[in-house]
Amino acid sequence: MQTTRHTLVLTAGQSSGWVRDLGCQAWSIATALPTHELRRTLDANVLTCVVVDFTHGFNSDAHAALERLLALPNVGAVGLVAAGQLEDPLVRHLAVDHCLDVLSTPASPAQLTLSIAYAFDMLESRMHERDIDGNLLLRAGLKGGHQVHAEGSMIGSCEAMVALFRSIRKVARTDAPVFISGESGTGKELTAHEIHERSARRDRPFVVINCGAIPPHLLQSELFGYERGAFTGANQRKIGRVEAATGGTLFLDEIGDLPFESQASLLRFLQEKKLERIGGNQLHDIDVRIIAATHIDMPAAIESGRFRADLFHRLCVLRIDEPPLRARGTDIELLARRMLDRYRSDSQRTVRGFAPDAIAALYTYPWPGNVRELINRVRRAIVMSERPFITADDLDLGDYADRSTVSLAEAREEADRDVIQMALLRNRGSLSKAAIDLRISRVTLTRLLRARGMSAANFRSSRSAR
Ligand SMILES: Nc1ncnc2c1ncn2[C@@H]1O[C@H](COP(=O)(O)OP(=O)(O)OP(=O)(O)O)[C@@H](O)[C@H]1O
Repeated sequence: MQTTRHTLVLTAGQSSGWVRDLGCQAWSIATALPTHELRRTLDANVLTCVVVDFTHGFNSDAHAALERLLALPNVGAVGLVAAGQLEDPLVRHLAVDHCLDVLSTPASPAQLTLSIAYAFDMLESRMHERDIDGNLLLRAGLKGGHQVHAEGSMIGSCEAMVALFRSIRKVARTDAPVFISGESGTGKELTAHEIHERSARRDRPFVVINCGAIPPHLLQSELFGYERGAFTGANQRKIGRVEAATGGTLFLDEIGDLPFESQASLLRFLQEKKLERIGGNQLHDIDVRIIAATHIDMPAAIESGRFRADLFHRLCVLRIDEPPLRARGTDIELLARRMLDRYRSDSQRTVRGFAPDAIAALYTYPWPGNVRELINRVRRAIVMSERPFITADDLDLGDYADRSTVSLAEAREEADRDVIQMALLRNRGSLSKAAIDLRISRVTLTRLLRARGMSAANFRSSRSAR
């Protein structure tokens, strides 16, 4: 897909001064009327920002054409409205539901430029969204001529997620046990489900058992089932989860919390592929694929004797590590926007996007609850927000929105200070050695230190401390 930044101004009036001003910017500008032919003129492979100038009004044919045009996945729109125009339901619908940003006239060229840049950023972020098969969602939408629904599937475009998708596709082709590790809420269960869906077992059951949520004394019967009369209250035979998964996949969630006494029976089942219901005297052959997951540190659990090493080695033939959300870079924003699209209808009001302070907070917050927490915060914000754009406060992340801006000079100054400090610490305050590391002369280093009010002497104490 090309990434040409093409801007189209749709107006029923004369091309005015601001269009010429925009033409001087980096974008290519064209002016047109939103007629039926227009859709054909928009090359589906070019990301296009459409500036819709509502101020001169459009006839009803043009309104219908506009609606189709603005729904195209490669189009991001900015609306220009005059005072009172949003009271017209048709204009309000097109501007509020279909435009990424709406400006009141007169809008300055600077405001327009910002809005167009925002529309392109949104389009480009959409362009990088991938589903688990590595398909670019927007690209797929363009090719198929329809919007792709990613509901229920995994989203990610960062290097770690692309590697994860590759692993999922590979392990799905085999029948070996898979062990998924990762912090809570990173998508372990979703990953297990995706493996199942891509495996030859996809038409058979995918059965989940949360080993940490079932009381230890019930776990054995939940896993393996029981025969009638096995114990008081066992009025009829019960099939366990392992047997229920026959032919399919058994997902053992929170395997690290499996009570020690149940570990031996699970190990026996994995070795023999046979199970005996409690109170029964018959062994049944069971064909299931095992996927286990945990958020706990398994080597530590084995070291402390809480988990059997032999069971772990049986379960962990193939291993998948789920990256924490904070390590997924721009995927954080991608997921937030996706969840906003998914849950936007929870609110009566129209929520159009995230304010800059919310975006900053998304990147600063460490996300201990990972994707689950992100979904919850976005859903809450959709309901709580009183403005068209969700703020950091709506996400309850006001403390993480650094609203102060940093100039390039300040950022460079800070970076210089950090690098100099590191060099002095490493060389225990020796000016000559630090200067060699920094590949500058001793004289320059002395000058830089003086300019920053720093002293090499402050770093020498670490020499005597050793
Ligand atoms: N990459 C992703 N794309 C879209 N949704 C995701 C992604 N990863 C996780 N989710 C969603 O986040 C939520 C938590 O995911 P999931 O339950 O799979 O996490 P988990 O690691 O198994 O959590 P826990 O450790 O608490 O069991 C689910 O709603 C899931 O659909």
